[in-house]
Formats: sequence, structure tokens, C-alpha cells
Amino acid sequence: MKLESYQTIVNGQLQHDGLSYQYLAETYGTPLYIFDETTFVQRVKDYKEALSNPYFETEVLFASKALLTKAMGQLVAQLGIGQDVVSAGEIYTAVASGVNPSKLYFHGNNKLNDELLYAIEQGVGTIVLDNRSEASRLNKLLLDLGKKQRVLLRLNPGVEAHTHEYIKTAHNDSKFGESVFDPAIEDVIQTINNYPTLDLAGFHCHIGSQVFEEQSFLDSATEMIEFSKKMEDNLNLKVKEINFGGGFGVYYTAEDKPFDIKAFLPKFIQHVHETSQKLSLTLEKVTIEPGRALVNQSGSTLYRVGDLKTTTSGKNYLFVDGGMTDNIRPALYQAKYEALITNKADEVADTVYTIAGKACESGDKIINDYPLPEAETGDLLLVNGTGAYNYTMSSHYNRIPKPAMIHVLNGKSRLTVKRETFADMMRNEI
Ligand SMILES: Cc1ncc(COP(=O)(O)O)c(C=O)c1O
Ligand SMILES: N[C@@H](CCCC[NH3+])C(=O)O
Repeated sequence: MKLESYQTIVNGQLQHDGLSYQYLAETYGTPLYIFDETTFVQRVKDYKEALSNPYFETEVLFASKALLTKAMGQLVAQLGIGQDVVSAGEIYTAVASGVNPSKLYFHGNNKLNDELLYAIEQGVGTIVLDNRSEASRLNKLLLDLGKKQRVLLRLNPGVEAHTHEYIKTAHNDSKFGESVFDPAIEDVIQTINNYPTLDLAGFHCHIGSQVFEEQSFLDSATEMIEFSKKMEDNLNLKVKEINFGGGFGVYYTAEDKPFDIKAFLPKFIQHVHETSQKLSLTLEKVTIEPGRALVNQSGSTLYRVGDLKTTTSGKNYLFVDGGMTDNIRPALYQAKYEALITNKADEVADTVYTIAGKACESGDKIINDYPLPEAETGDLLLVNGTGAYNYTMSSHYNRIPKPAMIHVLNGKSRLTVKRETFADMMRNEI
């Protein structure tokens, strides 16, 4: 397993910022989500710095679907960045954690009327319209309230992002956004722009998630800028902001070549500047909304090894005390991970194991055929790169309670999410 900067091996034991995983397991139990705050804060700073430029205002919006808890909301509020939310529940959590609602961008392909009303009432800064039908609904709601709302329209620039089918979002048949190739697109935008209640500030796009090709981002930027200019010329509107979405790929295994943001973002900004200047499009603001890239490397999951068994064909199973209920990604996307036995951190990895969870599902595997030192019941197994889309996609399948989460900062740990109890899982049942 590739170690993160906060991980070191001391006397054969892996440590997180000086804390042994043995200590963390004994203090908080397993499975345990562990989040490194320093790494997250640094990542946010890197993004902010890499975006700064003399041409237009920029803002990093944290796509909080990747990881949202009260503690994460508090960090977002402290760092003063914006936040992408996709449901009233995410708005509620953000606001309850102290995030300034004016910094929220509310996404979603089927925002319910109640959610739109809640967003308006909370003072959400920008609603990112998904489609014409939603625009019409929002207009009616705002007319009744006598209010006006800043909006962007999500566009689908048709750029192919080479990523898993389930996490592509901008191909022409995507469920998200309005296609720039729709013959009716100008009418749609004209109608939205004419609604007296909507202040159409610009457009949004998001080409997919866990994308590695720089060119896909550059192509979508070109497409968005050319389209924006065409709309300015043909319709009576001013495109002030383009939000280019998130999707920057990260490291899970050696197959992944993570995005070098410090090198790429200045190049991206220059491309946006030059392309818009060439077309005389004057953007006031450029936003991006990374989720995974801001949190994934900060997160890891600690499990206790349970039973081990070898099948008749010679496959070695290593069972852990969690699995698909805390990390659905391998089952859902064939996602790959790396792992390490923290109490055998410098032993030779000479045995191949399939690391499987405890749920009643054959697909409940975390890693297939992975080399580890010979394992024993009671060992501690750590999986890195679980900061994004693990906790937020966790479930109660088989009535397995959700793990606790801790944050580590300056060599100290603190509990940020309590381990669930059986009673917690039954609290709404009558
Ligand atoms: C609209 C939008 N913005 C941002 C993101 C964040 O993506 P990622 O976590 O890959 O950066 C997503 C998820 O794909 C999304 O749908
Ligand atoms: N949840 C997905 C990505 C979807 C991103 C949101 N549109 C993942 O785990 O990779």
C-alpha cells in the first residue's frame, strides 16, 4: 500500500501522525473511519492557490456528497470555501454546521418543491437548475413568495470522460442537465432568462468523476465558453459565471495517475482566460467543485481481521468486521483499493488474500487477490483512500451499524461521528 504523508512505520507498526492504529482501534473500536484534517486543509489551500489569477474571481466549492458530517461542515465554514449540495438534507447539515448559506450551490436533477422552498428559505446563494421543467417550477414557487433567486443552468457539453459508466455524467443521454446539442436549447435558455424571478448568472457542467484526462476538462471548457458566447450573442443575456464541476481523478492503486492540481489548474485557468478573451466573453467568476480530490487521501478505514479461510480451489479469504456497508464502491463500480496489516507493516507480503466483508452478499469484497503478510485473526487491516463516497454511501444492510469516524490533527484524535447502536437503527420504527 502506498503510504500517505501522515503515515509512518515505527517498530513494524503503522502510525497515523504518531498515533498507532493499535491505540486507535482500542480507543474507538473497529471498523473506524479515520480522517486527516491537515491533509484536507492543505488540499483546499492548494486548490485555492492554484486557481488564483488576475483575470476573474474564482471559488472552490467542496462537493460535499463525497463526505459530509457536522465536523466537515465546520471545516468548510472555517476555511470559507463554498459547498456543492444536492439535497435538502445536505443543505440542512451544511447550515447546521455553520456554513454560510449564500456560499451553497444547490444541485440535483429532481429537486422537490419542498427542497426548493427550503433552499429559498435558508438563503441558498445559487440554485443550479437541471432542466426546463425545474426552472418553471422554481419560477412559480418564487412568484408566490415574491422573491428572486440566483441560478445557473447545468449544461451537458457532450464531452466523453473516460471513467466508469456509472460515474460518467456529461454524455448526451445523461440524466443530468440540458444538452448543448438540443435543437431547443436556445428557447429553453431564453425562457429561463425571461422568468422575472430567476437571475440567470451563467452555466454549469460536470463531465464525470474520477477523470484523469486533462484534455477532457480543457475540451469541456472550450465547449462551455463557445456555447456561452453564442448564447450572449443570440439572446439577451450576460454569462457572468461558469462552474466547471469537479471530477479530478485521485490515487486508489498504482493504476491511477492522480491529477497534479498545482500544475493543471493554472493551465486550465489560462485556457479559460485565453479562450474567453478570444471570443470576447467577459467572465466575472469561475468555480470548480471537487469532492473526491479534496477528501479521498485524507480518509482511511481500519478493520479488525476476523476469520480466515482457504477454499478447495486454494483461494484465501480474509474477513473483516465491515465491508460493503461502509464501502460500497468495489461492489458498485469494481473500484480498487490498497490495504496493509498495520501491526505487520514491515513484514513481507507473500500471501494473496481476497479481503471480504461480513455482509450476506457474494459481491461484498473490498479487494480481490491482494498480497499481504500472513494474516491472523485479530490483526488490524487498514484500507487507504476511503475519504470520499464511503461514509456518505454507507448503509444498514444486514442491520450492520455504521462505523464511528475520528479526525486526526497535530497528533491528536477526536471522535466526530459516534458509532451507531442497534437502537439508533430502530429509532424510526413504530
Ligand atoms: C455536479 C457535480 N459536481 C461535483 C461532483 C464531484 O465529483 P468528484 O467527487 O469526482 O470531484 C459531482 C459528482 O460527480 C457532481 O455530480
Ligand atoms: N459516488 C461515486 C461518484 C459519483 C459522484 C457524484 N456524481 C463514487 O463513489 O465514485
